Parts: sequence; C-alpha cells; structure tokens
Amino acid sequence: MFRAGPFVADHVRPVDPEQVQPNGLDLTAEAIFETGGGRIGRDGERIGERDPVDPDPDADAWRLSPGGYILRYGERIHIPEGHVGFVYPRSSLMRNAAMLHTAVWDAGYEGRGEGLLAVHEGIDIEPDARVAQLVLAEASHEGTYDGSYQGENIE
Ligand SMILES: O=c1ccn([C@H]2C[C@H](O)[C@@H](COP(=O)(O)OP(=O)(O)OP(=O)(O)O)O2)c(=O)[nH]1
Repeated sequence: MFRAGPFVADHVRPVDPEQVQPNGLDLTAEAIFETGGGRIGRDGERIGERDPVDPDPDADAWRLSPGGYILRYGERIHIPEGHVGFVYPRSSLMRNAAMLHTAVWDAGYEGRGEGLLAVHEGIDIEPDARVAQLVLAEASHEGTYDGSYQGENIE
C-alpha cells in the first residue's frame, strides 16, 4: 500500500504545507550539476566530476539547454523501515519535455538525494521550485540501506 502525503511529510525536512500532496510529497531543486567521466565497474563505481550550473540572475532561473544534468533535491529524506521510496517527476516538468529519471530509495536511507534531469527542449527552472514527488510504499526488506550514499549532502 502506498502511504498518504502527510505520512511522507513526516519523514522529510524541511517541508512547506504546499508540498504535501494527496499521495506524496513534492521535492524541490536545490542544485543542478553537469557531470561526466564516471565509471560503473564490476567491483565498484566512480562518480564523475561535478560542475555546478549557476542560475541566471536576470532570469532568476537555471536556463537549461537540452542535455542530461544531475539535480539535487532540497529536502533531507528518510525512508522509514517497512517502506520503499519512489520519486516521480512533477507532471508540469514532463509536460515541458523534461524528465527526472530515478532509482529505488531503500529502507533506512537518509540524505539529500539526486536524480537525472533529462532536458529535451530547453527549460527554465527556478531554484527551490518543486520538480518531483516522493511516494512511500509499504514493503518488506532484509536489512536496511548502509551503502556509500548513506547520509549524503547532510551538513
Ligand atoms: O533516484 C534516486 C534513487 C535513490 N537515491 C538514493 C536512495 C538510495 O537508497 C541510495 C542508493 O541507491 P542504490 O542502492 O540504487 O545505489 P547503488 O548505486 O546501488 O549504491 P549502493 O552500492 O550504495 O547501494 O541513493 C537517490 O538519491 N536517487
């Protein structure tokens, strides 16, 4: 069973009331990076160097041309035990021919995670704008997340 938005909100900080949705919680864009040069190996992986994209001060927005970017969410997310998380793009993002590609959010994970922002036609995104939605589904699991991204981007 997927949990309601207010339950998801209890596991995310900070949260503004307008982020709480019927079935999940909207996530905001905190930073956007260009990247490249990573490697996925049989026994490990290397994440490519990050180059932050600066917002255009005149437009008060990241002015993104077509390409792939890493987007970091502004919220600290904790996936509670007994659950698994999924992130979807806001449909407004998708309707502007941009997409967030995401992976599985494991029980026990805590951090400010990231997604792959694919821009197909060019788009302006304002810093701290809502771009995605986190949903939590009840799930059985063996153990909890203890990988290299545990606690990422938390001061
Ligand atoms: O779109 C996503 C999906 C997941 N995560 C976070 C939560 C998840 O628990 C963690 C690790 O994800 P995953 O297990 O898929 O990563 P991995 O590459 O297999 O790393 P590890 O070896 O640490 O499991 O990254 C994100 O930031 N973005």
